[in-house]
Amino acid sequence: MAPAAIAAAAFPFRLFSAEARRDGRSARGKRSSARPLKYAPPPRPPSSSSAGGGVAATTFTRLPLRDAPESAEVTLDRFPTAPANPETPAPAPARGNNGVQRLDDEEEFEVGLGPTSFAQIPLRESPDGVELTIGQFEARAAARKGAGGRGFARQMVEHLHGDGDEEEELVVNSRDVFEVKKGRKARALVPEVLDDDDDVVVFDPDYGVDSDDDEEEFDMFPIKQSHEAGAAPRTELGELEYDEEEDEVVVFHPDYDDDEEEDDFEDDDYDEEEDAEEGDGEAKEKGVPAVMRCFDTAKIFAKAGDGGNGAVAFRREKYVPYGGPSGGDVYVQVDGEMNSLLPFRKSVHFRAGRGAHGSGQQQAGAKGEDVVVKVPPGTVVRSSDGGVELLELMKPGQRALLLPGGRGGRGNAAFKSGTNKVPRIAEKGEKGPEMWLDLELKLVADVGIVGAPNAGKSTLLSVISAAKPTIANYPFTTLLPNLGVVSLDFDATMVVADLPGLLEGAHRGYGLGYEFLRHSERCSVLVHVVDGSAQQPDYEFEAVRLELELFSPSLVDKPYVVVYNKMDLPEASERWNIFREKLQAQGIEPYCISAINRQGTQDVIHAAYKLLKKERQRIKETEEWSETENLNHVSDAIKKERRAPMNEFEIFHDKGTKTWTVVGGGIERFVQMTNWQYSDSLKRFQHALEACGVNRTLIKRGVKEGDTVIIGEMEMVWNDEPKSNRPSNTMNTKDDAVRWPEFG
Ligand SMILES: Nc1nc2c(ncn2[C@@H]2O[C@H](COP(=O)(O)OP(=O)(O)OP(=O)(O)O)[C@@H](O)[C@H]2O)c(=O)[nH]1
Ligand SMILES: [Mg+2]
Repeated sequence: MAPAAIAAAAFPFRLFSAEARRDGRSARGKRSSARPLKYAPPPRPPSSSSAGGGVAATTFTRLPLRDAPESAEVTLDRFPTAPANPETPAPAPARGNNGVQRLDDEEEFEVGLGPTSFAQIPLRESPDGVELTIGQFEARAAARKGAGGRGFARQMVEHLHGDGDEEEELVVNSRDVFEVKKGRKARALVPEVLDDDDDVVVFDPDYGVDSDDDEEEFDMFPIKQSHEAGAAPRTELGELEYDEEEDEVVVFHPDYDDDEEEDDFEDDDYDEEEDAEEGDGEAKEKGVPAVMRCFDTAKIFAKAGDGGNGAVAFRREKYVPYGGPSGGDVYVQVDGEMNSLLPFRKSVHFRAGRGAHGSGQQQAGAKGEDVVVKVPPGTVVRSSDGGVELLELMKPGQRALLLPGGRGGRGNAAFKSGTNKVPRIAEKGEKGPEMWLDLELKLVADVGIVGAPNAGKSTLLSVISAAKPTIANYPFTTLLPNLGVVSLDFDATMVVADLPGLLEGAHRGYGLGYEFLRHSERCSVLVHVVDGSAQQPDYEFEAVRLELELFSPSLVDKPYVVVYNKMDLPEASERWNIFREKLQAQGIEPYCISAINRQGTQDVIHAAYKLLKKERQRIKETEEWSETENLNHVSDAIKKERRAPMNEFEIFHDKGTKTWTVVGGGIERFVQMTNWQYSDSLKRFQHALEACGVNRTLIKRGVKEGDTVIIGEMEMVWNDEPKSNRPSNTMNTKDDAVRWPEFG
């Protein structure tokens, strides 16, 4: 229903641009702390002569939807084209230039982006022509070895919202899309250590930038996008100023590997390999492999699915509730196979599906699809907004319901009353909560290298991984644990920690051992290095074992490998047999190595990995039947907040703009779920404002004719109509009872 028609009803408010607010504002307007909505930048003329470089047409896209009939056919328009590239022969023919492409259900289409790239848009779901979810959209540069161009664009195209005849817009969700305010410089947050192969990670500039936060080593740089001759557009640090109001900038990974799939990232050793491949010595110099260097923290966005809208049924079918189902939930789950936050570099947004809308034909649509964010053991989850610690997830298999999906809106059947048998009212689905999250991986090495000081622990780590810890011929060289990623095979990796040397009495706090012991409690397997050149290697071995036991019996219960080191030294090799026999007598089969000469180290790695695999399996099995604690407190708190009574609100008055803002969880939720399409909604809204005291409070506080009143996404103009013109609520409330939403 048009806003004008609504406004005509007797009501103290003139509804003011409800439609505009609903569409525009909800997406772009008031940015609450957890609302980093991202849209594609506004359309630009398709660049037919993009030789000039600058912000190229290839760097953004906007896809207004022309029509979405029931057949789920979508027309996409205004695909920008890639710059003409005279130097490099196009590997594929141009596939359309600002072309209109059609997309049929279940089909993948290639939409023209120009000679060097294409987009794949698999259509996922098109329930009733009202909302469409379109799958991943990837624009890729065809691989051109030697030309310096790698894949350059990668975006997720997701929910397509629209209510019937309104103009629909495709929401392009890319983690690299962010907004800039008019006249403001685009800002990007990039890690301080910016290697050539680092991705430029761009966050929403409006969101949660806490410049005082010393812990996050981020610096802010402006962003410039440019072309290199003959190469795909690259993101570079520079300056870029947008003029349009709330423009957005899309920044692509400069170095995106176009063979990788967004959600299918398993090669944990990715960076290290790449470093090696490209001969990037820098990562090694920093002492920690790239995997650990950059990716022990991550920032992600999670949104639970919106509830489906309820529908109004006019026909006299029997008992069709027409309520919408609820939106999908967001879970966080510990995946024992993961050992870094690296995958979140490629995958930042986690959105649960929205509930299908109720409709005349289908009784109850499908609940929105849940989404599970998989994190490695040892992940601490904080809200980016305020840094509150929400979860500490240590054990594989742990699963927390983080964001509950929005409740489905009720259909008109739910509003039937004695006087109104076929009410023209239905609720909209409740919006799913959303938030940005900071993830931090606490040190959880799979394997801990333990041993007496100077035994050669750091040396061992340095030869089995890319880590370059300090090595020196004196005790307590290592002050903090060093981490290295050891890869045995393409899909077999483990994180190994070289821990500070352990001294007799460590369990009582001597030396540096205590800190290390705390860390080693989280390791699954221990590698115990014994200095073969020590006076009495077997005594040293026993002493260290004792320290472990005194600190925590769980440490000696961990599977371990004993490694006799420095076999290249004569005094060590001479005593090897004695040592070996002593241990064999205890049922232990030690390994001998010369770490410095890299002899025997592979056997140690394989032995440790074998134990690790067994241990992972064991943990997995025990997790399956062990009781899991309640980790759903975040979701519980959200649910509780949603149940806030409608009469708990505050009103803020801005004299300058003559604006009254009503703030309250219950009333805002009510507004959000009100579907203005239906005529009875207005009446119900009116009742609500009367009954919960908003009108009364406004009058008491002196609201004037023409003042603006804002509740949630709704903006209205106060209209001082004489009371008699309005239906008398006071008389009617009892029999024509207001039906409050059943929260929770
Ligand atoms: N000859 C010989 N020397 C070794 C070998 N492995 C390590 N070393 C030497 O032993 C000394 C100590 O090595 P590190 O790796 O620093 O020993 P660590 O166990 O990490 O020592 P802390 O960190 O102090 O506990 C260094 O001088 C190494 O060069 C080996 O296989 N043979
Ligand atoms: Mg050391």
